[in-house]
Amino acid sequence: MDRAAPAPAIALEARGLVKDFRGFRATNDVNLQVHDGEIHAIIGPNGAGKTTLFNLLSGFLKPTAGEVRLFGERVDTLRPFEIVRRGLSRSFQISSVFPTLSVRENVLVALQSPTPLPHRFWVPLSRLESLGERADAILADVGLGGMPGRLAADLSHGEKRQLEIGISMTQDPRVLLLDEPTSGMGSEGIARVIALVRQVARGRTVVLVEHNMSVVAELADRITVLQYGSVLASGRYEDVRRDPRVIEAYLGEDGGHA
Ligand SMILES: Nc1ncnc2c1ncn2[C@@H]1O[C@H](COP(=O)(O)OP(=O)(O)OP(=O)(O)O)[C@@H](O)[C@H]1O
Repeated sequence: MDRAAPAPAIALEARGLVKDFRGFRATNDVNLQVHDGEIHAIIGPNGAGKTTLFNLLSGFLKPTAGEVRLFGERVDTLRPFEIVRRGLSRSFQISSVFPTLSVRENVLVALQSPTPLPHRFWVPLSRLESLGERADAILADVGLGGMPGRLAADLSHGEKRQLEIGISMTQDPRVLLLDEPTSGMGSEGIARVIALVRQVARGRTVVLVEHNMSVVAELADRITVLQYGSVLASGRYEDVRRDPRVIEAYLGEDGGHA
């Protein structure tokens, strides 16, 4: 098979993206190309604009200028749920899990919803059972297959993150945005999330914001480094980590274990 492609297909793209908050420029002319099928990490010091960029990419914020394209189609003019329908789903730093429902019910509720957000869930759970097979497959994928009846409130921090990723997966997204999937985890939880991200990345594109450089080193095909709202560098992880500007601005802080 001839694998030499002239140019990679672009799954998600930002063009000249700007976001101002009352005169403060949090996103400054960001150009970003996420290749179809890759794991792309967005890194940068605190306050660099990573979450703002995620919010712009997923439609939770409207840009002051510039545009966002999903598989070539402009989406910054759409509402978040419309972007979800076009194939982009995201997880949140703040939990989107219903604590009083079981693990499986959380997935069932998300499966019958047009978005992974906690809207419109007053459907009798009995009616949701038709979606049970899909729910079970998703739970198995995210490593929660052994605890479908467990109350979400009783999950560990790491298990909650697994469930959140499972909830994002209910939309079967072509592009999955994960906001700091390892935050607040110990080394065991981090190892589980790394395996999980690899699992969910099969056949789809993943963009993650991540502070832990070991996780970035393990997972990312390409990375984009933000600083003061601007792109400092972007490219293959191996190249960007050697960029002196990046080492000075960010990676150097981490003791160079990237
Ligand atoms: N709604 C808002 N109003 C005003 N300023 C904001 C708003 N949201 C973000 N900012 C500012 O924009 C800048 C970028 O914030 P953002 O949360 O995107 O950075 P970050 O890289 O995600 O940081 P962290 O790593 O700490 O999560 C910060 O200076 C922040 O204070």
